[in-house]
Amino acid sequence: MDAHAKSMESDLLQNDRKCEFHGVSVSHVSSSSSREASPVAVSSAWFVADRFGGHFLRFGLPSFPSSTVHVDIGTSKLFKLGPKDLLCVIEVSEIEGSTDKPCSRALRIEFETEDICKAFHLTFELWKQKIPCTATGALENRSNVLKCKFDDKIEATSAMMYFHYYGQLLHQQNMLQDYVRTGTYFAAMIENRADFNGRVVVDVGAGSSILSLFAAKAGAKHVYAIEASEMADYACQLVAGNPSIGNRITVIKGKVEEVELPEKADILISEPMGTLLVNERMLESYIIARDRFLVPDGKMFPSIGRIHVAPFSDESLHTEIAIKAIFWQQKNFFGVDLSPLHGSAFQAYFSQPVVDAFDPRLLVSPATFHTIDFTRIKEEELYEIDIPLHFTASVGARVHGLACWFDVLFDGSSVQRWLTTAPGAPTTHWYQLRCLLSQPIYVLSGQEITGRFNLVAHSAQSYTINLTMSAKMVGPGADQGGLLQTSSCKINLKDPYYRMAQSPNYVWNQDQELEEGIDPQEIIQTPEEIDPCIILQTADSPEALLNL
Ligand SMILES: C[S@@+](CC[C@H](N)C(=O)[O-])C[C@H]1O[C@@H](n2cnc3c(N)ncnc32)[C@H](O)[C@@H]1O
Repeated sequence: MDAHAKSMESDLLQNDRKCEFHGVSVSHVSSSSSREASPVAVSSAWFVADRFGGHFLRFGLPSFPSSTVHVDIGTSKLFKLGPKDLLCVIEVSEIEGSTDKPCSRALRIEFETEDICKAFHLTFELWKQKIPCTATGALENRSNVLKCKFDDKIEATSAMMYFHYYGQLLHQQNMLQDYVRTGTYFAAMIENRADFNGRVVVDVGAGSSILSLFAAKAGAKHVYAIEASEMADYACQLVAGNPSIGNRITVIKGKVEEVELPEKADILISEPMGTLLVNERMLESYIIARDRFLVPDGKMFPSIGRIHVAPFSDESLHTEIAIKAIFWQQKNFFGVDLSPLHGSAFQAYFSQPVVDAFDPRLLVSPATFHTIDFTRIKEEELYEIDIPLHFTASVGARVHGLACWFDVLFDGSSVQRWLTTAPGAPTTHWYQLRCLLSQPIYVLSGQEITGRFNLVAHSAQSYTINLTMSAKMVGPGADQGGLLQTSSCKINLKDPYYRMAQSPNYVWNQDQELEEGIDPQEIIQTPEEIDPCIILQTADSPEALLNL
């Protein structure tokens, strides 16, 4: 073996991004007749990527590395000779040890079964397009030439931190341990087997591949699990470790905006929801995946999302935030007057959305909601979301801002299931979100509250929130249009204040209808069933750690 071959061998051995086939034998085919073959005893074939981005096929006996044959997938072609036979035409210089001048040569590859032969052929074609395949390996599948839409609109540093975060098992565990979330996805898929049975599924942002495994369990014919972070490699391991369902899953490492698939999907599955539904801007990737991969009239799990909003009154929260800025009122901090920065600090604290689980009795009126139909919305429509506000106060109170949460619908043919993050419902790792007004407004029972909740996407995978709330004055002058008490604020959804230490003293009442047709019976767990450790764990949410 020459030095280059030795170095390639060691690269390949060190590289864990492989997929392997057994029950294979290979023979060299002479140029005079494609059927005249000189056998090479091999038992396995591996698809491997080296660290320089090369994609190779290696045949050999694991116990005899010297018998290895390397094939550069990029410069070779595969032809079908029979149900269990393939012909691989390769550059002669790619055959290890060859000293011939470059010309074409062929290898005849025979398989023990037709299924192995088919799987090998598909894997080869996918790897040729730089698409990874099978339960045991994932390769990067990125276009080096074109910058994809994701890269155009998202700052590189934000994306780097984002995918670094999701590349770690502890953060995937955090999501998996949100049993309300994971259990609802599981139930929605298993109860709607009819939608999955024999269908091609694409898992958009597969993470650990948990949803792909659920889809395979629900009878999917094949699942393409697309994941951009390093988690794709762990997903391969999980898929390989669950072979009875994993053999129908292909893990593809890359962004949904740029990878290619060999076929269209009948169903998309995804968990693209961030805080307030839209944070992380992954919904846009879900929509792009719909346009790229879904057959017309294909299903999406989930298919719609709703952002719910309601005015709230929470004197202690308002005081807690205002007090944080008092530090900056000091006139003699080691001899320095800090007060010139008090105003800015006050504004900064009030520009953070508050994430916690609050008592729904703090709401001043019933909620309204804004629906996002994932099956129809255009990606660009998510760049700015404008929600007009109109409420009637149920009680007289000081309104301290707007409380928000979301839910998504799995619109199965057999069972419809909602995943809700509503206050009072079993807590999820998303909790709820509240936007605070530094200047509260006073309302009387029956008084109208109007305003605007405007979300503008930014390149750090989040949104700037502009909130305005007004209360029409009652009494003299009200008939002539009245006077308005108005308060506004600008909030960065990327920079939330996580306030999870105080758990709400509210207990979910099983007889209580949440709102707008959400059946509490559809919610899988009651608060009593949730392990407090899980709530503690979920405080370590993606957004908390990423500051998304
Ligand atoms: C909220 S996690 C969900 C993971 C998994 N589906 C689950 O339910 O546990 C979102 C995953 O999507 C991946 N992701 C986000 N945007 C992506 C994109 N544009 N292309 C591919 N993967 C993406 C992230 O790396 C992350 O692992």
